[in-house]
Amino acid sequence: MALILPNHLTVKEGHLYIGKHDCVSLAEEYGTPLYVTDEERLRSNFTRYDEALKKHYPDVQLLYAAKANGNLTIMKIFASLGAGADVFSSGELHMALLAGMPPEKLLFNGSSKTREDLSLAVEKGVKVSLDSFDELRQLNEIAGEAGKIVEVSFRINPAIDVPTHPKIATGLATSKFGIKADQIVDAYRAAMECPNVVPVGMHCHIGSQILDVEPFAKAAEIMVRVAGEITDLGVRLSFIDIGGGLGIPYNHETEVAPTPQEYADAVVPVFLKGIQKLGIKPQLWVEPGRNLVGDTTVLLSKVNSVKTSHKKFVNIDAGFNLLLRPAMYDSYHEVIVANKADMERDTEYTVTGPICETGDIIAADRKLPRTEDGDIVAILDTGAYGYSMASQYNCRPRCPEVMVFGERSGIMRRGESVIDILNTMKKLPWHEK
Ligand SMILES: Cc1ncc(COP(=O)(O)O)c(C=O)c1O
Ligand SMILES: N[C@@H](CCCC[NH3+])C(=O)O
Repeated sequence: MALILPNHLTVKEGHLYIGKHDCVSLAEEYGTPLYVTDEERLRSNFTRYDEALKKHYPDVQLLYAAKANGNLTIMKIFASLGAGADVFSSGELHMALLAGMPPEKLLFNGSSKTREDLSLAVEKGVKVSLDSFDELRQLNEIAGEAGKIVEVSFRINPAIDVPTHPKIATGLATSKFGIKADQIVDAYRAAMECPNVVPVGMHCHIGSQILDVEPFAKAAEIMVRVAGEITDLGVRLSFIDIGGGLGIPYNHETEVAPTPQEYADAVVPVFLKGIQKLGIKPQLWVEPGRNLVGDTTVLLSKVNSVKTSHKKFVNIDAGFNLLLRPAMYDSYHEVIVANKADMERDTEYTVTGPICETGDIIAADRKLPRTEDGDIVAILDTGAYGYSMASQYNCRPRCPEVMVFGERSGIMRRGESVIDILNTMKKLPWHEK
């Protein structure tokens, strides 16, 4: 079967192109390993998602899940298109503000926030999604000390099983996230009794890389049902946040993902029916990450060597230090030999990285064209949870990130050097001569 490529990826004269750029030339110009993102694709992904939801309900706010790809340039592009953000740390909050996202479009999420995180949210006037009664008490104290009132939601655990990798299902009854069903009303009641906190929203997120719209519709139904219970308490809901999680096709031969329109068609009517019944008009907040950025990016890597032992290995210069997903979740990413993109894929290889771990496998048992050292491989769909989960394992500096836009290309994050890594290390006073 042939690979079906998204339309920003094409093959011309045997080479893989991203937008108007030959991946092989980009690898030569900027070196490898290299993340390359297509700005036009970022923009069109955002618009497609936003429009799909707004077709049903104009009062929708997209909160980009910054954890998917926290590059400031990308955050700025989304900010310019009207996005807010789901931020999960003080660092992501700083990034979102720096990108120009207004505080009222940000939600500080997390199941284990520090007092410093909560203080920053209070200082910046950002809404907080609370994940425990302890956090409610702490936030109320911190806001009181600052003489401020903070708007909050609770993260609701809808206890929904979702068809995805167990490590990224977040709304199971057993997950660490959220408040369980029989404690939700108590949580809102407790919040209403806190003088420095005002509950104005509800939040949930059922998981990531979900390729079926049904669980989202089910979650929306639970959310509006709970909305009824807490409206009865006297809470005036200004937003209901149904999280992110819509997946993308990673296997371009076999996987099909619902489009954002199919997602919106399944989910928003459930939400609308619920709020109409309650006679309320909260904003609908949605927190996509992967769907906006996942397919925008390729990771380019050079083949260092090819070896035949019990199978054929292609050893490349990017490993799980730069793309953790295959090692962590057994995730599938398409691999294309960028300088042999039109050649027949007739040889089976396992593509491995340079990390000193047996599990450093980017792609196992894949058919590729006959491959040799010096070839450039493109690992597709690496825009979400790629760079953002990268590490410096084996003292390997993280690689640069390049953006392409029309004829132009430029570095949006420089590569690190070994000196950068060394510069964070200090000599202990008792080791000084
Ligand atoms: C709270 C929250 N919102 C949004 C997202 C974004 O998920 P996705 O990238 O699957 O859309 C995540 C990640 O799973 C998350 O934890
Ligand atoms: N990091 C995961 C997604 C989890 C998102 C955060 N809750 C992945 O690469 O698929």
